[in-house]
Amino acid sequence: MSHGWGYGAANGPDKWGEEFPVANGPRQSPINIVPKEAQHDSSLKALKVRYDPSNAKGILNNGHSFQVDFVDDTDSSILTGGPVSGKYRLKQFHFHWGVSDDCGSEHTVNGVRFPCELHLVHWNTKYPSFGEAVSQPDGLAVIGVFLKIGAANPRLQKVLDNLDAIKTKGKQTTFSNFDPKTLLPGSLDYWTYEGSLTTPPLLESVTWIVLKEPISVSSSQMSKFRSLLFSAEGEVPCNMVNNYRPPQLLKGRQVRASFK
Ligand SMILES: O=C1NC(=O)[C@@H](c2ccccc2)S1
Ligand SMILES: [Zn+2]
Repeated sequence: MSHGWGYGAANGPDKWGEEFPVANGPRQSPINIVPKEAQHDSSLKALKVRYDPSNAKGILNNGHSFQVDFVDDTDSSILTGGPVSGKYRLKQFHFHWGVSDDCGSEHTVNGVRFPCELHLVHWNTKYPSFGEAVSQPDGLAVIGVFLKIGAANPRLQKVLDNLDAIKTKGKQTTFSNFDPKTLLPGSLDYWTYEGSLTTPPLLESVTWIVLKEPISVSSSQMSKFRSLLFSAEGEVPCNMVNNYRPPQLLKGRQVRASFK
């Protein structure tokens, strides 16, 4: 059985550097965002996202999180503007969460952790595919959205209603006609910095775009996330919780704000 990376004591974030030495590189993610130290950059453009709901194709338990995959063979679901130049195609979105409501996000703000963080993963169309882009310094752009405990989120619920069908690692089901724009907050104000994938292979290829405004999630909805399993059918069940990497050293990087 392959050792494989995960989030446990034996294979978790503190161990990833053994197989992926870039874990100690100069532009690792996530980070703690300190708003007072983030410089407003008036040259930053407004974020522009246009998603085609018909591009949604499936939902998968990948053994580390669950992801909603999108058809990415055309420019119909793209991110432009913001800190990036060119067009970045939406590949998938997924989440990271905790075992309780006091932890779970990967980025933190003034050391505050949110119970969950949504990642919308996009790749630069100057490269032929996601697989090519993922190893390039300007290959990916990930929009991070914090989830904060409050009212139940009906738009998120449309995703959570599908989790019973993908309880165990490797399970997937069709998931169509969904617009991820419905998961974004009213304001698209953001912090941005140059970083990395937050899971192995931890490649330093991500322009991070972390939205300042969280979206709401209820405690009950958080329990739905925690009903998933890291383990496959027939294996000893292991609850899918705490699938987040803690903040990494800034190492001199600048975090810019699109807002005053
Ligand atoms: O933002 C990120 N979250 C993750 O789980 C990482 C990842 C790794 C591979 C593909 C997509 C995303 S990068
Ligand atoms: Zn992620």
